[in-house]
Amino acid sequence: MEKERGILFVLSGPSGVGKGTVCKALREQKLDIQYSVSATTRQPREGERHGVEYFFKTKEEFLSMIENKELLEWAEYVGNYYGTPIEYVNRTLDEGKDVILEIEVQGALQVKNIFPEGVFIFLTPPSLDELRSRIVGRGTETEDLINNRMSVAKEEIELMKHYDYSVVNDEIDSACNRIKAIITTEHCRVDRVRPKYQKILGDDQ
Ligand SMILES: Nc1nc2c(ncn2[C@@H]2O[C@H](COP(=O)(O)OP(=O)(O)O)[C@@H](O)[C@H]2O)c(=O)[nH]1
Ligand SMILES: Nc1ncnc2c1ncn2[C@@H]1O[C@H](COP(=O)(O)OP(=O)(O)O)[C@@H](O)[C@H]1O
Repeated sequence: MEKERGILFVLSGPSGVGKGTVCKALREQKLDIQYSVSATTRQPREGERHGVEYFFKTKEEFLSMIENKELLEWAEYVGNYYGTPIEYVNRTLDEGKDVILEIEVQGALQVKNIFPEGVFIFLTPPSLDELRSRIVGRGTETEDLINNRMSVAKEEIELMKHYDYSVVNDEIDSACNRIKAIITTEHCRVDRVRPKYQKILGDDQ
């Protein structure tokens, strides 16, 4: 059987819901999936390394990536730019490997226009109070930024309707298990599997 293109999974949801934490936990489970590293103009946090958590760029460098069409999508989020380098995503999918993007909601909707066949997963907080306490608990934001992120979060939750799946991040292991179940389910869908068999059986089947 010929190698099929990989599946693009997009994990999105409001800031502080636990996208980074859940993605890291999935990574530790060594699943057969590749993680895209985004470009950003935000300052590195303590312990973050260039090329691992993000490609850290100046505003000028980021704008020239946009200009040169090097980004699949990009968004300005709470004062900084974030974007997905397109070359890595296309090359990896072409190699037949699945890719997961962990991005905010505006970017996810742009990806949906370009890759409607992608799988869009919305991570939700158990409640808005819990979301706020996770952002506060992380200790990376000032009070003003926390309020800003909370108001953005409410608008973002409205956009859940554009997604294929909703996963509540009540507990990290349970959220990971739900995401793994989605990945398995998507690989079993007849519309994804059938073209492989069609090639063997011929067009008249
Ligand atoms: N659109 C878009 N959003 C991204 C990208 N990379 C990261 N983000 C999102 O940008 C937001 C801010 O990320 P970050 O500054 O690392 O903060 P944190 O995720 O809240 O810890 C989060 O919602 C990320 O998921 C990207 O390439 N494109
Ligand atoms: N299931 C969970 N239960 C409790 N705390 C969580 C859970 N998932 C994430 N957190 C905590 O919430 C905070 C925000 O998580 P993070 O992964 O940075 O969110 P995001 O990437 O969506 O902005 C972190 O302090 C993280 O440890």
